[in-house]
Amino acid sequence: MTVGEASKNLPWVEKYRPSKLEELISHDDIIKTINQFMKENQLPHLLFYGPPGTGKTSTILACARQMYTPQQFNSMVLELNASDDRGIGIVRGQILSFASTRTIFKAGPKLIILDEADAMTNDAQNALRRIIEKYTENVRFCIICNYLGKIIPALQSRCTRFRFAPLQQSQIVPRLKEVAAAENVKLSEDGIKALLALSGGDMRKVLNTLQSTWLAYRDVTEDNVYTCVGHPLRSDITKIFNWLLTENDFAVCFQNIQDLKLAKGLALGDILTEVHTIIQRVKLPAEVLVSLLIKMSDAEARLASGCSERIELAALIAAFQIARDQVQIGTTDTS
Ligand SMILES: Nc1ncnc2c1ncn2[C@@H]1O[C@H](COP(=O)(O)OP(=O)(O)OP(=O)(O)O)[C@@H](O)[C@H]1O
Repeated sequence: MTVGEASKNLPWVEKYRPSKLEELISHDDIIKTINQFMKENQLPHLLFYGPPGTGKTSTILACARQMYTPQQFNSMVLELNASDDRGIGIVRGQILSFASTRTIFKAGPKLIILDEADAMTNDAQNALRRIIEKYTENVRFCIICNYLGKIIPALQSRCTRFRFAPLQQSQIVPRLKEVAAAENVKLSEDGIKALLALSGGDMRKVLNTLQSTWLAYRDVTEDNVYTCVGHPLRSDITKIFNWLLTENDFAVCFQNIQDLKLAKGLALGDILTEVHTIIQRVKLPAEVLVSLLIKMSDAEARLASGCSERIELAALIAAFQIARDQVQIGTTDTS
């Protein structure tokens, strides 16, 4: 990773964006295959899909840098992303005119990168399939999206598909430590664990959370990471869980959790996710656990569709009270 003076003030996700294929920390098979395509001058149209922050854009930009010199880059590569118009107009205008003109600077095809292509309208995608076929000699397309299902089958069949899976912890940790060392960040082991737990394999999220925590607190520890993103601390979840399991008075339990939520700015969705993780550690009869989990997932679905947090919190407490009526659960050490 080479980091120049000009990139000093960049967000770390951009400052440490891999500029060469070798710098990517994951998806070795995909990178090997694409390298082979480029070596043999046989690059097909590409379709990269998978969750955010897994290196799709970085991979194609690194390929482009490998194929073209910095002087050629602007005339040979057209990159369109979500901030550009996604309708049929851009396909008939900018894309068609870029694809249909040849450049005198370099032999070989140009490259059109359509980032976040799942935001393109169906009409635009339909218009694109003709252009892809007609100008294949002139141009290669790289279509990038999160949801493959939003790309029409006709486009899918014209491209070679690669799925970018979420990054594994063993891939993230060395890069995370490298960035932390380069930026002189004090990063504790539990801080690393918290970053990994929050990221879900999204390297962008890891680096963004690292930088925000560092800016806010300097020391990147578990508590600082969770507090920075407003995620419940382990100690908060233990408290909430114990209230749910042992507080007999519904109103007191509701008030305790509500006060903690307000004091720490916690979201009920995050509380549900964490309670869901630790509930697995409590020994409960299968039918009680199943009915509790179903009620929790119903509450989560209602929250996602915009229902009131207060009412869903009451529903969560009610679900636990019913479960406790069915069986005596008792307090648990969840640390
Ligand atoms: N495989 C990887 N190797 C190294 N860094 C990575 C990798 N994947 C992601 N990153 C880091 O995360 C940032 C975002 O990656 P990138 O833009 O390539 O993700 P993406 O898969 O295209 O995401 P989205 O679907 O949201 O556009 C990069 O700037 C880089 O710092």
